[in-house]
Amino acid sequence: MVTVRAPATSANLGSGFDVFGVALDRPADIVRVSKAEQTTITVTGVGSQFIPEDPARNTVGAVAEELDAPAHIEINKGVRPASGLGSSAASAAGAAVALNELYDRGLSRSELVPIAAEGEAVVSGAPHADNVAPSILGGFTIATADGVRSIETDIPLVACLPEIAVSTRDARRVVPDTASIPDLVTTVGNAATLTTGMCRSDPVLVGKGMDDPLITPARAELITGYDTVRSYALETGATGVTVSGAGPSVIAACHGGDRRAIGSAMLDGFSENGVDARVYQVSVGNGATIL
Ligand SMILES: Nc1ncnc2c1ncn2[C@@H]1O[C@H](COP(=O)(O)OP(=O)(O)OP(=O)(O)O)[C@@H](O)[C@H]1O
Ligand SMILES: N[C@@H](CCO)C(=O)O
Repeated sequence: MVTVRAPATSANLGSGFDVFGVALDRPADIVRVSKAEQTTITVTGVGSQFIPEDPARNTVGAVAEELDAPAHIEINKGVRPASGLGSSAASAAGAAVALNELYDRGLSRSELVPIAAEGEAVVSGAPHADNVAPSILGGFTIATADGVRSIETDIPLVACLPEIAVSTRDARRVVPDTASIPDLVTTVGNAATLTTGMCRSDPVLVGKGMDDPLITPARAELITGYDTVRSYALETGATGVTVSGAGPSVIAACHGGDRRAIGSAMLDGFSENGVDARVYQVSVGNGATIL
């Protein structure tokens, strides 16, 4: 039996759609695997009633298939599904690391990323790696077609999760089909600024680099209260605010001492729009850990 803790993540960070991600130090899924003739899945924890146990419809089923590693897989959800905090990816990442160990497959962490990404295809229709990469490797990650780079960094963050659900599948439908050259120029500049900020552990550069004229505006419309939450967080000292992953969570970068006030301001912003929410004051964390 192998047990793995796989962390929540925040993908995109505004300017890095389908490319950037960060591991959060909490919450996390716990994935426990034991060898079996056929893959079976049980799910407990936050939002487990919304998660299928059929291996063909759960991200971990696809991972077991990819690794040719049938197992009984117990998932204890700490990351709420349809949260924008990489819930489906945390399970997939945990299963990839756990099954690699259980079956002694000998794959490196980087080699496990595309395998876990196949799990994501089960729920969103496309095998994007921007959540599974940080959940497996930790830190800030850049996932592109030719591989993954990860950078250790120290950026204080606040993630605010409202009591509304936005599925990645739905949020991908509102992504525009085309982009103008001026918007592309802005996005490339912001992505480079954000990456520099991550390399220097500089929350001001990271926050500036979160702006995105292309995709976030369309997705923000799916999140009741987004504009209020964003402006309250910025007024309270956030260096940048954007949609976390496909939403509905909203993520803010900041200086360490401002996390509590920003979290409280974000809760107020949702509350004024009639939406309950919870807040996570977090840091960029490590990747999946074998317990
Ligand atoms: N092991 C799993 N954990 C969580 N959700 C799962 C799992 N397997 C399948 N799902 C399904 O995936 C959907 C949630 O994934 P989705 O990508 O929409 O949200 P998320 O992972 O929280 O968000 P994001 O990727 O934007 O951070 C739900 O419909 C859920 O039933
Ligand atoms: N990059 C993905 C992350 C969510 O799974 C998206 O924004 O659709």
